[in-house]
Amino acid sequence: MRLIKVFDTTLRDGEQSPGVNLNQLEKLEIAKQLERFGVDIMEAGFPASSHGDFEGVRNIARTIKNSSVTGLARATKSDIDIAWDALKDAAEPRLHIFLATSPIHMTYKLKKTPEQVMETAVNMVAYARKKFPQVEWSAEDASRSDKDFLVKVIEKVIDAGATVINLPDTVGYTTPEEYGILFRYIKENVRNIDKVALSAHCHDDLGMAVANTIAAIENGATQIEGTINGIGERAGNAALEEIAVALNIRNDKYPYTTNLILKEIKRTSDLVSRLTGMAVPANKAVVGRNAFAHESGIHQDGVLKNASTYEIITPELVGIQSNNLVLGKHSGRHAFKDKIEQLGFTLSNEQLLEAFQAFKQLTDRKKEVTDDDLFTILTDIQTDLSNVKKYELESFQVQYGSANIPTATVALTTPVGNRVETACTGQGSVEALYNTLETLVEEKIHLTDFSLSSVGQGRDALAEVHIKMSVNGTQVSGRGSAQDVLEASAKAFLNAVNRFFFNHRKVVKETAQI
Ligand SMILES: CC(=O)SCCNC(=O)CCNC(=O)[C@H](O)C(C)(C)COP(=O)(O)OP(=O)(O)OC[C@H]1O[C@@H](n2cnc3c(N)ncnc32)[C@H](O)[C@@H]1OP(=O)(O)O
Ligand SMILES: CC(C)C(=O)C(=O)O
Repeated sequence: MRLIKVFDTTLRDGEQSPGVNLNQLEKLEIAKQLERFGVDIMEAGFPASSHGDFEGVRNIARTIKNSSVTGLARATKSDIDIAWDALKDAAEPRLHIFLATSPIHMTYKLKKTPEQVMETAVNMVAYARKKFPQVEWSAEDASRSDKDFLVKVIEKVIDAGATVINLPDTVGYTTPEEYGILFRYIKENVRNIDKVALSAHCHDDLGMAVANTIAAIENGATQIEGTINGIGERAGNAALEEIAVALNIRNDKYPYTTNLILKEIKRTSDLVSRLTGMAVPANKAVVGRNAFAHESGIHQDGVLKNASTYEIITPELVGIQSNNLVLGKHSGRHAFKDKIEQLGFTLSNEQLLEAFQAFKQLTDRKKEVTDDDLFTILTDIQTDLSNVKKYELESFQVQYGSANIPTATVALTTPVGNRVETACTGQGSVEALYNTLETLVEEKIHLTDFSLSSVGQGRDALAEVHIKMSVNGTQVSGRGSAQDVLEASAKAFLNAVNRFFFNHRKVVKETAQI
């Protein structure tokens, strides 16, 4: 079995998904889970792109010990210097520099000749190697680049000190056959290519990202790049969980292995979906809600007789517990603590108390508290901006009748501790609530997306609301959960407003670790 290294870019390319905007606490939670999942390398962000990304990368570099942490940089000295400041405390500082090599990108975007691109790539890799022990160089848009030009640049970049060469299919244009040929060509023609790692990075514009990545492995790639749930720019990146499971299930055909711990897949997928607000489609391979469900009679009959008739992956392989019903009204603190550890959470004593109280409140309203319910409560607590002064919902009331004008009355505590209260109307209950909240927070807010889903099944399921909105022209997302749809909606609104303050104004920041 050949070991393939896994480079996760959920926190960089994944965060480039339109509308996704993670704060530092959320990024750190995902980074810790990626470490548990066993990724070899995680790309924590693009430090030169914003102050928030710089801080996020630095925070992760200082915390994560069992995966190598990297950050992206353009081929410029200033991007490299900023990345060094963010990454220098990592266990093994690693940089990822990219520069496009395709005629389209060089001519129209970079406005550079191939010779200038070659010179810049070499100079910047050499510059980066003076600081970083590991430097990956990506030939952006490699799949649309001239192969002989690629051979020349890659040889020179390796001579300049690159330790990893990446051949991205930046626009998701290639096919498995073509991408395989590209890898074989580079393997056979580049001097010293065996001295460096060779990486594949695929996008899913034509729905071939996973197949293309596997074709690259079969033709010499020693590292693969992708994201959890396949999130990323445009149609997204190759989904790492799909590649890992494909290699495992079809090991008769693919003699390759990774360091990934497959039973962490479900938790990783749930966490990324919840914190990014990118719902996983029910029919998505490996992690979709229907991936292990059998609906039709003939299939159910087959599965009852022998699961292997219609099930090629067991739910347990990817960490889906068959016994999903857990704690109830009469459960105590010990069982609760044990359960949250099983679910992979490490909480402070304060957070534990808060979680236990939230759990007990839920058991008063809901007979069965499932793992999904607990996961929702616990991620909220773990990523709560707890030491930050923020808007908090004190109480609300909404009056709705088919013949009346919907009216909401809301009371809030403001970041400086004042209690404010008002009432407004709207065309519907949620609009009335949001008009009232907007009046109270005194910011210019425009709602761009609202989605409601249930956590688990049944009439008493928790409601989860994800929203996107602009606050004074800045895009921000928010989420909230509660048993009542309107309460979840109000919480999502305030979560977005508080995230806006935390991310962009910093006036309410008091957290010591961040
Ligand atoms: C394939 C990928 O996914 S690459 C990663 C893409 N990710 C992102 O772009 C997210 C983060 N980006 C940002 O925050 C901003 O684009 C910034 C801060 C990096 C740059 O912002 P700005 O300075 O306003 O530049 P802007 O984004 O408009 O244009 C990019 C500039 O970088 C240049 N550039 C693009 N790629 C590279 C590169 N690899 N090396 C050097 N320069 C590059 C472009 O040619 C352009 O230069 P120009 O201004 O001389 O025409
Ligand atoms: C920066 C590079 C690797 C990239 O994201 C791409 O080409 O898609």
